[in-house]
Amino acid sequence: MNTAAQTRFDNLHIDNNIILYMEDVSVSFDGFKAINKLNLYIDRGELRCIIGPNGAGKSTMMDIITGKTRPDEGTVFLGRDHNLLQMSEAEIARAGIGRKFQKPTVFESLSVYDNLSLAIAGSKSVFGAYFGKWRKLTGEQDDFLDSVLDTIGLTHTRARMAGFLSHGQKQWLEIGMLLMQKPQLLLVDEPVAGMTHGEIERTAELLTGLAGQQAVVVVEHDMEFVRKIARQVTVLHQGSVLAEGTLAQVQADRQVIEVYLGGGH
Ligand SMILES: Nc1ncnc2c1ncn2[C@@H]1O[C@H](COP(=O)(O)OP(=O)(O)OP(=O)(O)O)[C@@H](O)[C@H]1O
Repeated sequence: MNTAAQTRFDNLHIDNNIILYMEDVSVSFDGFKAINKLNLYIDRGELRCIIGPNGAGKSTMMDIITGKTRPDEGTVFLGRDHNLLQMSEAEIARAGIGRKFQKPTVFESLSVYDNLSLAIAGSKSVFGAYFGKWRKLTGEQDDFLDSVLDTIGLTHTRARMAGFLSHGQKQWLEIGMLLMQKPQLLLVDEPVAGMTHGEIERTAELLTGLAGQQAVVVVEHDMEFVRKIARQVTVLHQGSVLAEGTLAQVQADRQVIEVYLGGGH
């Protein structure tokens, strides 16, 4: 870090309880401000739902947190120590941010167990996996893998090829793969799209159960699902926070009703 940047960040007061700190973050694409002076603070272990109409900037915000998109200005920290704007995508993932995209991306021709064991930091070589040469897990890692299997409810599918899992089970497996890396912050994009009613219920239990151990940020359009899991809700609109609070509070907010909930979404 250069001296000027150091001086600037020395003045930052990030509460020890905050795991994600975003302040005055803006990014433009061809002159269009997709994110506009965004402030977002996520506490350690909290579950936060992010809602907002199409084009509000939700995906762009996730892209900034994970280092895929660099903002034009602003400050983004993981805890007090990791200045995410100075880190690569890989460094950010290693520092403890896991991102689950909408579509599951598990290795279909590998077993559930192998998918999880590959996800342990350092053993991630698909080539090695296909040729049976990946590093054997230690007893401790194996125990941890079993606890993750239990958390995601897939213990009974341990030896099954991932390609034979249901859509919901693949989504849970991918969440399990992120958990293997012991993240501090999990970003989850539209987790229940395409799920059955039963899978949606199970996903609600899974995500609410995960919060506490790590912070979980869920971007979701499905308001029924948000209602099931919501504690704190942030409404994004035109790249900024429009409202924040419990679901009841944001739903009663006049501006939210005008721009979002009243707009047929
Ligand atoms: N790489 C890019 N180049 C140009 N414009 C972009 C780019 N990425 C996003 N945008 C624009 O920025 C705005 C915010 O997009 P973003 O995808 O973040 O919204 P969103 O809230 O995730 O929407 P949705 O709910 O539809 O996924 C949109 O107007 C989008 O067209």
